[in-house]
Amino acid sequence: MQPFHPPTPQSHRSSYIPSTPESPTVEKESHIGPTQDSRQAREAADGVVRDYEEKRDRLAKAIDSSLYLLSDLKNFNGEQWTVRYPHLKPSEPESAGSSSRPGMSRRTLTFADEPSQTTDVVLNSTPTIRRTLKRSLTIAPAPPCTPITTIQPIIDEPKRTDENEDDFSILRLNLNMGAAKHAKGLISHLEKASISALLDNRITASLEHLSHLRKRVYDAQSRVLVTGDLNAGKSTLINALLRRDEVMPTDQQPLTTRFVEVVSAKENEDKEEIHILKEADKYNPSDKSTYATEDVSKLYEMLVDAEEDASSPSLRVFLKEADANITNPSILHNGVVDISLIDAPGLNRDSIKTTANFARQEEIDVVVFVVSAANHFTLSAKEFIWQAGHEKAHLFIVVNRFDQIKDKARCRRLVLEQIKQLSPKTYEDAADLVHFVDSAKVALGYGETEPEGDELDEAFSHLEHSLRSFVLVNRAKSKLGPAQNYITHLLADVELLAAANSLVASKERDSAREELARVKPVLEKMKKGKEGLEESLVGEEETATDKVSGRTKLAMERGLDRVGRGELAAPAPGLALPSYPGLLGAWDYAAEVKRVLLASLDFAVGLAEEDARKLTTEGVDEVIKLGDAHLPADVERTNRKFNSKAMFSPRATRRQSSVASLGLGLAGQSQLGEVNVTDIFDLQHHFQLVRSALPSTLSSSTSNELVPFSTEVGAASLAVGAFSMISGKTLGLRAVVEGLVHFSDFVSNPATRRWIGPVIGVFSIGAIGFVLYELPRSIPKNVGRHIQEQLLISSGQSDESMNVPFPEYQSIRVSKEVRKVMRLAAWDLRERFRSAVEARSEVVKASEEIEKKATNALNWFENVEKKVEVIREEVGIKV
Ligand SMILES: Nc1nc2c(ncn2[C@@H]2O[C@H](COP(=O)(O)OP(=O)(O)OP(=O)(O)O)[C@@H](O)[C@H]2O)c(=O)[nH]1
Repeated sequence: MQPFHPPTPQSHRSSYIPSTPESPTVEKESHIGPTQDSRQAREAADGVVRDYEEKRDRLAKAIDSSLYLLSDLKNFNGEQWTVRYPHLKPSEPESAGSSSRPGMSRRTLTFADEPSQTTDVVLNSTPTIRRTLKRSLTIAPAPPCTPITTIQPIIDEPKRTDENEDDFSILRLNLNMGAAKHAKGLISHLEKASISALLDNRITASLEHLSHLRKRVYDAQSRVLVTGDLNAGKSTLINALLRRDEVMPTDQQPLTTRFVEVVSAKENEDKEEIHILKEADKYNPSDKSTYATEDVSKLYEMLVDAEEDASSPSLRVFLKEADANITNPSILHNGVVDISLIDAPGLNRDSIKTTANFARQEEIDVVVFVVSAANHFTLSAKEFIWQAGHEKAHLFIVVNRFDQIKDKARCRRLVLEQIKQLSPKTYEDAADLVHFVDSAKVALGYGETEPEGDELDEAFSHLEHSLRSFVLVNRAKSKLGPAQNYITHLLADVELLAAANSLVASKERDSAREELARVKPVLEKMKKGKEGLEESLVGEEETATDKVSGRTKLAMERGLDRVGRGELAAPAPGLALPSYPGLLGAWDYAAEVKRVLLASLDFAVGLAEEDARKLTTEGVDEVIKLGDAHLPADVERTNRKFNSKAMFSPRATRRQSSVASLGLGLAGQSQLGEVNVTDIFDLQHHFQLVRSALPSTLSSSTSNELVPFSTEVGAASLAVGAFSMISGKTLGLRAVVEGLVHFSDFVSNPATRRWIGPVIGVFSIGAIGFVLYELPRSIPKNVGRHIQEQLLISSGQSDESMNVPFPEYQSIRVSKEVRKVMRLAAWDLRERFRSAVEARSEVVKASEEIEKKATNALNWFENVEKKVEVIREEVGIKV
């Protein structure tokens, strides 16, 4: 038989075995006496325990810090920030933007809730001097790449070969649809909040796991899972380790169908017994209700009859070991740590996953993989090692039935080559972790006689020492390693989350700031200008209205004056006074004159309206200019097109109150259109004219001293007055009385009586002739004067506004219409201004909130990175 030669240099062996004190080796044992060996072993154990306890306490502290950190993250997520879940995928083509620096590669960053939005980043994966992996995530600008933000999660543990370095491990969310692994396959309709809630659940699970890990690091028990191909000799190996023959049933055909945990009988009051667990999770050795007991001799039947199932040991077998001595201390119980061996069912296609999951449990400190030297690694074996390798970087491999191999060197070489591929870490420490043995002989040998010291016996002895070392001397690694591994992965995940969310936060903060810089000054300006705008709008309205009011009134008064003089109120095209048709047509002439004069007044009103339209248009333009001056450029200007033609339209009129109503034109008003006798012969007017022309003494005196001129005038007055009396059915009583008084005064004078007769006759004929001669000129004046008189006391409307003077009425009506238009224009601008202020206020408020939230998040995530660094220092123990 070939002696065992480690395939790797001695220096590699120190990777998991502490340098001082050195672990016991086969060679040393032959030179060291039992006492010395015992002392050294004890010292070594004490040193390991002290070292372990120190590391355990530091790790527990790191776990506590991680618990706080994760709780903070949980609270922060949702309450203050919806944590986004990033995904990194290789850029296409990956080499396109890659930096020349080694380890840097271009990636596309997406978020699960927004898979279509991508950001180019640079992932820097650089190994550190502590053999850990630094990952840097930076935004990738156009080449050349310039790092902006850096995160450096450090992974102590090797990663699964199928693990993408961009992926999360602990906080990974299962968002994949079907077989799709990348953003394409993400459920695109998942909202930010839903993903954040999923993340929250994941964090909760991780918190629970951390609490569990904390308990675990203080747990004094170590569990060793013995697994391997069907019939590889797992049970035989356990028997050999216990130095018991057939205590664990073995057979040429596959036998073990359930997980059996072998524990030292010392933990069961030195009593050999089987505990049949009712529920593995609730098993408590001190609570008999959680298990049933059975005699150890029944183990064979229990294994044979068992249904293949079990994701955890359903049987706990307490066994005594063969007597241990100083050179071969008990594998199960040696005073430093309690070890249990778990015999697993042989691997096949169905059991691989179960066993791999089992092996991945953090309670499993060591996985011993048993392989048959004749079969090497089967497909099942390879797959298992592949899967279990992520959590347990180092496997303890036992190549059994080595005794049955002829060309041992070739077998060893081939097996080690396979191990090199399957588990490089194990290969590095192959001298201590890969053992070529004959378990059956050892088991049998211990069952019967003392073992003979040939190479295979030595090899088994070396296996025992190595396994003990692997469990005891490197207990920190096997015990604390999973926790450390978990925390380092967790920290890397948290850091990746923080870095990606920092990018989001800084992007959101920057765009919020940009938005604020854009909108806030505009808003401030608008707020400052609000009062000015208000004043200007009121001013414009008042100016336009006052101007129109004044001008309309003036135009109407002038028009009325002209009408009062028998002229057209305003020169209107196609409108002219008719020609006098003669005395017989005087009446119709008066009617036509009246119609034309009224129509000219209507035309003057139209002109005033036109003027108002012009002024209103100017006013509206001013309002538009005010809008341009006060509204931000991006606010839509008024879409109301001011149509001045619509002013004073019947449609608009219908909506107005009756006072402001235009109603019928003056020409259409029947009461104004009627012709009176006075329109033709207004003797009263002439009489009054004459009277007003007479000296007051004559007109009102009772004196008899009359000068000729005065007498003549008085006679004329008398004649006119008499004529008025005769002809005027419309003469007033006062005029009649006055005429009579004057006449009696006059004729009572004896001097007068002499010439009165002829004079009266002459005057009467002259007056009549004059009046008739003057009719073509006097009728328009009479008619106009009557219109003027009437419209100076009435609006010409037959409604409640009838007592308002016409100029006043028109001024009110027209200016009211102008005010209405100006108000509408001002209202439109005010509304636009108000909604623009409101919209900008909302934008400012929202942007300020985003900025605050994002800044807060940015600080928080920066702080997370610092905390992670601190915990990493705590957890970064070299074990
Ligand atoms: N010659 C020789 N035979 C061995 C060795 N190891 C195991 N055997 C034999 O191989 C057979 C199967 O061994 P087991 O220990 O039952 O194998 P196992 O892996 O536990 O089987 P299952 O749990 O049923 O998969 C037994 O008959 C053992 O005696 C060895 O190292 N050398």
